[in-house]
Amino acid sequence: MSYPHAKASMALYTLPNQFIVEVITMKTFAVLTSGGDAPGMNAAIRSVVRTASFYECRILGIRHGYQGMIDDDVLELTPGSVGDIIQRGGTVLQTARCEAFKTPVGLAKGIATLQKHGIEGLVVIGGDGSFRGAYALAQYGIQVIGIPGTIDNDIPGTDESIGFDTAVNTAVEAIDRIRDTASSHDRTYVVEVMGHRSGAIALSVGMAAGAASILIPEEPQDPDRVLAQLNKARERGKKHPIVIVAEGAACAMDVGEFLRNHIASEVRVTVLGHIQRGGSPSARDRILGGLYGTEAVRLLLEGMTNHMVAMCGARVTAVPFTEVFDRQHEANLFYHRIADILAV
Ligand SMILES: Nc1ncnc2c1ncn2[C@@H]1O[C@H](COP(=O)(O)OP(=O)(O)OP(=O)(O)O)[C@@H](O)[C@H]1O
Ligand SMILES: O=P(O)(O)OC[C@H]1O[C@](O)(CO)[C@@H](O)[C@@H]1O
Ligand SMILES: [Mg+2]
Repeated sequence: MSYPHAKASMALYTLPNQFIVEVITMKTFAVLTSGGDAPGMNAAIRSVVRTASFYECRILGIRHGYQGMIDDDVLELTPGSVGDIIQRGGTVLQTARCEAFKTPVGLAKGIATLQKHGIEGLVVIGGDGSFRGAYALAQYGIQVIGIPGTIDNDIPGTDESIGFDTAVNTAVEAIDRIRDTASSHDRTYVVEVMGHRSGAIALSVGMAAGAASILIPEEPQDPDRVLAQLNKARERGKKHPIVIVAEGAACAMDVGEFLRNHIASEVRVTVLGHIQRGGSPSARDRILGGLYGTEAVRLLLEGMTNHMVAMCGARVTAVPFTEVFDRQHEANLFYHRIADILAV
């Protein structure tokens, strides 16, 4: 495959002394991470930088997401500068939630920074919110490609986002520990997991941790259903059931209080919180970072804009931002049914 834009413009200049000089203008791209950090973002940064470098493009990093774009917090990245980061959690470029970027003034400042550095194409690693920022930039002629990077796995159009697999594994490991103390005391545990308005983490964690009941925001909250599931589990001898609550579905403390008033066993509540966002990325998230980063640069070189790279089945593909924004995230309700069957 050829990349016509890799060496963007090649001009022949005739100097006064009649020497012919070849002037090569490299494409300049930039990469940033935005929204909540997610394990595997560093693998994606590494992939973007090394792929851009492979195609002889200049690549800059913007620190602190859109805040750094407003503040002109930009640095040059090289293949060597992204060494030894593939295994690290968080994001070496750091990230931010930047309200100012949603305003015309903030956006104008961001565009001025891109123009100042001659940035023609931008890779945004983040969630659907971050892609809205990228879309706003594209309206002003900046070429933008998004890489799904959020533990929530709530972006319509892609099966997987970077960070989800690690977050699920982290939560399952924590719940395995909770299970030890739960079984020692014959206690019921309510565990709250992250996910913003999505039940994706809760469903995968619930399946993998053998939860007795799972509450997700995509389905109506039915306390009687939870009670019935716990009673059924107890009838067949289960003395330490675990209830998984997605943060978008209910407050785990409230669920715990409700259960205390309705079941005989002692109830404890654990909110796993931000430990789900940290830690070394799983092999899957590193691989996703590698695949997505390479594809994002390839799309920029082909002149594509306003698209998110995505995993569809086992294939890396590209989805227009408009499709991402128009569609609703759908929970994998099949997981829920299976988890319910396996709980009793
Ligand atoms: N409509 C918008 N216009 C411009 N920028 C936006 C818009 N929506 C979001 N952004 C920018 O993207 C940032 C990140 O968005 P958001 O907080 O929704 O996180 P996200 O990318 O969805 O990731 P996560 O959900 O994993 O935290 C916002 O703080 C803001 O800077
Ligand atoms: O880091 P913050 O701003 O507390 O945001 C927490 C939110 O971010 C996420 O962790 C996603 O990045 C959500 O699951 C959660 O609702
Ligand atoms: Mg989001």
